[in-house]
Amino acid sequence: MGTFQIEGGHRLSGEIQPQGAKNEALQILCAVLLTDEKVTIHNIPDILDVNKLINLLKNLGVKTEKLGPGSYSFQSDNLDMDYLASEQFKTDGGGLRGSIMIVGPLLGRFGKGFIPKPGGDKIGRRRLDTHFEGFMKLGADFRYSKEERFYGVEAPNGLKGDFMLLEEASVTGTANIVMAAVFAKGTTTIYNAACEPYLQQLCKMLNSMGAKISGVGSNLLEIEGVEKLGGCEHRILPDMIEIGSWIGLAAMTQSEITIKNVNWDMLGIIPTTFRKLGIQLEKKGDDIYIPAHTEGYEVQSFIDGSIMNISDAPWPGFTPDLLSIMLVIATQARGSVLIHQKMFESRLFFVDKLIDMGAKIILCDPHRATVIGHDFKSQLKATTMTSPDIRAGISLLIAALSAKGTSTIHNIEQIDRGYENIEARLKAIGARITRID
Ligand SMILES: CC(=O)N[C@H]1[C@@H](OP(=O)(O)OP(=O)(O)OC[C@H]2O[C@@H](n3ccc(=O)[nH]c3=O)[C@H](O)[C@@H]2O)O[C@H](CO)[C@@H](O)[C@@H]1O
Ligand SMILES: C=C(OP(=O)(O)O)C(=O)O
Repeated sequence: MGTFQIEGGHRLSGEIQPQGAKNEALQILCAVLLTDEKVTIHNIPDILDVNKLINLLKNLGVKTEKLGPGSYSFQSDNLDMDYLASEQFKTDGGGLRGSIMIVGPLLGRFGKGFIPKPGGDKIGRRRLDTHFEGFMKLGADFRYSKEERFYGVEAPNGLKGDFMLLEEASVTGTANIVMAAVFAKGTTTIYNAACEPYLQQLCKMLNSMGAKISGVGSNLLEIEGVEKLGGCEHRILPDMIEIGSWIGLAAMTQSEITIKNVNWDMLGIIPTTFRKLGIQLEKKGDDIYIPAHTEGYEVQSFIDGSIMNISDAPWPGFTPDLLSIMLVIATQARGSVLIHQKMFESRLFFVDKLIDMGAKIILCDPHRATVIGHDFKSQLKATTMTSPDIRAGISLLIAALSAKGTSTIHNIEQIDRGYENIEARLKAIGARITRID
């Protein structure tokens, strides 16, 4: 179990370049299974989850070549389907959440797809019903082994397009169904589709390979089936969750930071939501400039004067992956805010650690926490903690960098799942952080 030691309380300054988006990369990497031609992908983040998925693809027989930092080519022209029945696949597939998205492409192209219960954060129930109900709507037979926790779908005679109304706008579920439907006969219509930038990028890539997907960016996707897809070249967007993490870091440490090349137009409601907490951010070209908040930041109130409430919603609502960061920033705001995590039921328990550090937080129930900000009149105090999930991990790291004294964070593999070379990048802007293995 890896550990960070962090000497907090120092201002940071400088520029930070966001990595490629983790959750887009996981979709895009699975899409390389849809063609026997070469697919080249740029801006792939060098993070644990992505490297695990690349390793799984290699074990499945995908020819993989590293072309340079963040750039790879993949060719799925001679897959080893026996690997899907192996013990190794159970370990590889269970190691991350994103592996679930190999099922759609395999089902679409080869008529069968399997996956052990995927890994990912333990942040509450993470059902896969949307994925498999979608595949069944396309004509696939579904089986699930409870003992082995192993999912399988088969459609020996191919898939057939249909209309489906998803029970929930699942991100990975939509990606999976789209990747299966590109080869279904006729037209597939997906209503209540997720429409995150990750999905938009995936559909853009698939269309460049010869797919016929319309409605991209909306919750109504129409996919006209095709016989074959070809190769393509694709560039992954900057990671909007990482960008949000750096905004939070700048605010909490009262530091002047510029986040470079953020692709502002794809950030949706994220900048507006930070502004609700009084965080100033300026668009400078395609960079985000955050001035040092030496006078602190004040939580805005609603028009009727009621207490500010920040909650998550499917895109274009506010992403649940930034709520833990919002919560940490709120601990030093001027004013109070209610953080409401609607999607996941176990993502707020990390507030215990912040309370230990001196934050004023009332955990109302597993989904809601009220935060009463200190307005920098009282600094958080250093402590020893364990990172329970990726976003709680980065939030605790931000808290530690703002706190007085030296903190220790264990289980930093959670952070490494999604943040590339984090200690070097933080050191470059003045952070005092050391990795102890
Ligand atoms: C690898 C990957 O891409 N992971 C992301 C993906 O996970 P993932 O695709 O697994 O998440 P889903 O979109 O399926 O669902 C997330 C949670 O929200 C609930 N839900 C979802 C949609 C909805 O309309 N109503 C609802 O209640 C689900 O029951 C579930 O508990 O999307 C999540 C939601 O943005 C993010 O937190 C994860 O970082
Ligand atoms: C919850 C997340 O990841 P995963 O879905 O991979 O667990 C996340 O990226 O915040």
